[in-house]
Parts: sequence; structure tokens; C-alpha cells
Amino acid sequence: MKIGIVGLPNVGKSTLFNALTEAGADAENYPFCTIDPNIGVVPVPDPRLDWLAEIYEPKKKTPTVIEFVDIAGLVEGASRGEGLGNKFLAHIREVDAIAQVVRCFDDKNISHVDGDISPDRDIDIINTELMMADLAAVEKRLEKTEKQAKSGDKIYLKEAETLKMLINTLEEGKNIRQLELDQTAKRLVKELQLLSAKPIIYLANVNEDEIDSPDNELVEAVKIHAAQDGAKVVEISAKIEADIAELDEDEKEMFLEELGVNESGLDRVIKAGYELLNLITFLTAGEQECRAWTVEKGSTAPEAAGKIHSDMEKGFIRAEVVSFEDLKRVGSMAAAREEGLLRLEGKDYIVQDGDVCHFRFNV
Ligand SMILES: Nc1ncnc2c1ncn2[C@@H]1O[C@H](COP(=O)(O)OP(=O)(O)OP(=O)(O)O)[C@@H](O)[C@H]1O
Ligand SMILES: [Mg+2]
Repeated sequence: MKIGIVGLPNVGKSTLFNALTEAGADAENYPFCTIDPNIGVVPVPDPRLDWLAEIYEPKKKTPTVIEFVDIAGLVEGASRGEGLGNKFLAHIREVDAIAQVVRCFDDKNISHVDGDISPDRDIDIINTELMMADLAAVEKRLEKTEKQAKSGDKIYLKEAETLKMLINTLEEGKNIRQLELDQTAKRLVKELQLLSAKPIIYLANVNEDEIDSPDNELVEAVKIHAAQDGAKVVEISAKIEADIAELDEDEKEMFLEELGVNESGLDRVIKAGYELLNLITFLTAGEQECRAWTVEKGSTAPEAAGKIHSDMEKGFIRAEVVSFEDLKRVGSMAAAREEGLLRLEGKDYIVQDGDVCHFRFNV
């Protein structure tokens, strides 16, 4: 699951990306790897996993991860090929969700491609480029579909009708994500990898000394825009995050305390990204390893087991499940069992966020 960091040039995308991946490199035990200089694997912070590791004292503690992709800056006209636009847009097609970095910091030494600091205009430029790229993709597909529809085949007629609806939406300047999609539309959006259909969060990148300061007009502008898009805003200062990422754990805590925050901006970005991807976490615990795993919301117990090993899914018998909250309240797995909090669940069980699972299976 990948999140693309998108925005105009010089808005702080790489600074944020470096902070995210730098922080990841320090994560205990996690076999951190940079797949590509522009793709970073980032551990998802989870206090539940920390608690389990304290109780079990396992040899290994393994967080779950998401990937961030640092995409080069888009400029106005990207969808017409300006500034290597087509290549960068192709990178965005590959990601599952978009984090749009919006410049809200002021620094005369760092030039803005369009002159002054204006979150509203910047968001419009980026979203317009994404919509234009979508429009081109949909129009191209419509040409093909219209030829196929000449046969009178209902599937193609319906497809053409849907494509026209998508074109209308884009021409009105609306993102595809704002639409309710039927099956045909869903299929087409997926096949065409439409950019304006991807889930989005906005990251308001503010000056170091303005983090969480009230009445920041620039951040307000981002919030208004995001609300129209049904999206969340996370306020960060990529610059501070880059500095924090270089500290060791103790220094980090002291620094955050001084700033009066209990969670780094990076953690907020990672969590928001995780939610955006419609993912939940289940946990496994034992003396060998305590681990957090990712599944899509709505996954069944065998599907979750399959994340661990395909044999576990194929030979699934049942899952022993206790919710993390219950487990923490009673303090141990033995106590959870005694109090009847450890449930036996079958193959239709829908895994819930925070379930601590043990799978029984046959090979
Ligand atoms: N919150 C901030 N406050 C002050 N300066 C910042 C902030 N965030 C980033 N910068 C600075 O802005 C400059 C541009 O940042 P960066 O290289 O990360 O931009 P970018 O979006 O990756 O640009 P490009 O699209 O060209 O790759 C850097 O000098 C960086 O230190
Ligand atoms: Mg960059």
C-alpha cells in the first residue's frame, strides 16, 4: 500500500519524505529498506504493539508498515506534458492514495514557482492537473468504447454512458472521488487508475514556529479546500520533522515535551495515511515475536491469516481472538482465557482493528 507525496515544486515534499524514511531507519528491529530512492517503507507507530512487547518480551517486535513515494513537483500544465508532467503523473497513477503537501511556510530564500504563498491557488493548480490528466484518459477510453459500442453490445453502451458521466464531472471541475460510483464506474475508475478518484489528505506545511498556532489563515484556507473534498488536513512543519528525525529516542521525547506535543507530526501523518488507505491492524503475540499486521477493513479471519502465511489461509480451522482493550484490561492472555474473553471465531469472522489473534490451521 503506497501513498504518493504530491504537490508543487519546493513545497517540502522531499523534506517530509526524508523525515519519514529517516525516522523509519531508526525503528527497532524493523528490516528497513529503501526499495528505491523515492520509495520509503515507514513503520506505523502503535502503542498496542509496544504494550504487547512489554508483556511478552519477544525476541522480535515488528511493526506494520506503509510505503511513501516522493514524487517530483508538478507544475501548471503537467497534464499537457509541461515539466516532465506526464512522467510524474504516471507515478501518481501507481499509488493507492495521495498526500498533497501545501506550502504554508514563508521563507524569502525559498522561491515559490508561482511567486507568492497561496495555498488556495496551489491546491487548485494541482487538483486541476490531476483532473485534466483524468479527462484525457477518460476521453481516450471513450473513443475506443464508442467503436466497440457500435456492435450494440449493452456492456459497451453502459460503459460509454458512464465515461460520459465521468467527463461531465471532470469538466465541471469536480474530483471523481466526490461521486457515488456504481459497479461499472468503479471498474473503469480502477482500470484507468484515475488520479482524482484516489483518497487524499492535505498536509499543511507551516513555519517551524507556527505549528498548531491558532488562526493561521493559510492553514484555514487548506481546511476549507479539504472540506469541499471531504478530506482531512494534517498540519506539520516538514523542517522540524526533518530535525526531529535525526535525534535519538530520548532526545526526541525531550524535544517533543519542550514543544508541548505528545506525538510527532510524522506520527500523525503516518496514522492519517493509514486510515486513508482503509486499513486496520491486527496483532499477534508470542515469545518469539510480537507483530502488527495490516488488512483491509472487512477482511475475514482466513484472509487475515493469509497475511501471515498462505498455508494458514488454506488450512484455516479457527482463530482465537481477544480484543486488545480486553487483553490490556485483564493484563495477560491467561487472565483473558479465564474470564472468557478469548473467543473462538470461524472462517466468516470479520477481523476488527486491534484484535489479538492466534490462528489454528492444518497443513
Ligand atoms: N516547514 C518548512 N519551513 C521552512 N522551510 C521548509 C519547510 N519545509 C520545507 N522547507 C524548505 O523548503 C525547501 C524545499 O523543500 P523540498 O526540497 O523538500 O521541496 P520539494 O517539494 O521536494 O521540491 P521539488 O518538487 O523541487 O522536489 C528546502 O530548502 C526545505 O528545507
Ligand atoms: Mg523533492
